[in-house]
Amino acid sequence: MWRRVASLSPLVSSSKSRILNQVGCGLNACQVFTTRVLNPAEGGVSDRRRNPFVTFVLGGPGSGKGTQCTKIVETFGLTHLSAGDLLRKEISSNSENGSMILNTIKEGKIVPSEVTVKLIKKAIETSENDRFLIDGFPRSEENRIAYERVIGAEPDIVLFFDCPEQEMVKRVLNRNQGRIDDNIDTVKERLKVFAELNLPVIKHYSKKGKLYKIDGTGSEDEIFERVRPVFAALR
Ligand SMILES: Nc1ncnc2c1ncn2[C@@H]1O[C@H](COP(=O)(O)OP(=O)(O)O)[C@@H](O)[C@H]1O
Ligand SMILES: O=c1ccn([C@@H]2O[C@H](COP(=O)(O)OP(=O)(O)O)[C@@H](O)[C@H]2O)c(=O)[nH]1
Ligand SMILES: [Mg+2]
Repeated sequence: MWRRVASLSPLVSSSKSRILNQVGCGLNACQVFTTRVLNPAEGGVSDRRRNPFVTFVLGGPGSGKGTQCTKIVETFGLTHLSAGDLLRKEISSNSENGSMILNTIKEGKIVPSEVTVKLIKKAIETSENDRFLIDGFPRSEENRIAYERVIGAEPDIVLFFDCPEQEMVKRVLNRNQGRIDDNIDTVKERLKVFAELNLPVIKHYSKKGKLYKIDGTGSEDEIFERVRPVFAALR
């Protein structure tokens, strides 16, 4: 099991994006995070996985969450759970929520918490690993509260890839993965939703001392060198 209390040196270089100014989360020299408290009334995850080490990976559309998660998995061996991928699998498996999820993604809105939290819980419970990157979730305070209630725990740490909007739009429009939401209209809506609903989650975890804000500009490798010390300090 990884350590849950760590003292880390400055990890993050700042960028001058609008988002950084809105969030106003300080780049503290030392981040301390605390042991999570399980909520027995809600049951949490099943016994075998009662106390997983969880990192939330947040950032706007195209900020590089998925790309950096792949690198973290390769180097540190966490299991990558992309909330977007879990939802897209629901669409392709023709589940009862498939068409609702498809329409929500097309519109750049947020799928109801109960649907997403259920998928994440199941993925944690069926994994052999006890360390997870939860990528692209929670996207709203409502998501966050539902997760913490159902799982019965807060995340251990939260990464936030801070990237200027113009760069995020460029990356999304060049993503080339055939995604229904990678178009200019949806990305504009997603940026609005990110600012209105996801930034409050980032602020919340900043106040709790759990946030690592990473400059999301530069090459993939340069960004990963900013991420590496976060996990290296936990081993
Ligand atoms: N540092 C980077 N510089 C340029 N392009 C990048 C960088 N990181 C990721 N990309 C590309 O940008 C697109 C969006 O990246 P992705 O990891 O899917 O972001 P997110 O999961 O945050 O939406 C992908 O096509 C990816 O290959
Ligand atoms: O917890 C989540 C994660 C994703 N989505 C939906 O799935 C889309 C794509 O999410 P993903 O994380 O795959 O996109 P990315 O930020 O990586 O471009 C989002 O715009 C939302 O419509 C959602 O509703 N809840
Ligand atoms: Mg992604």
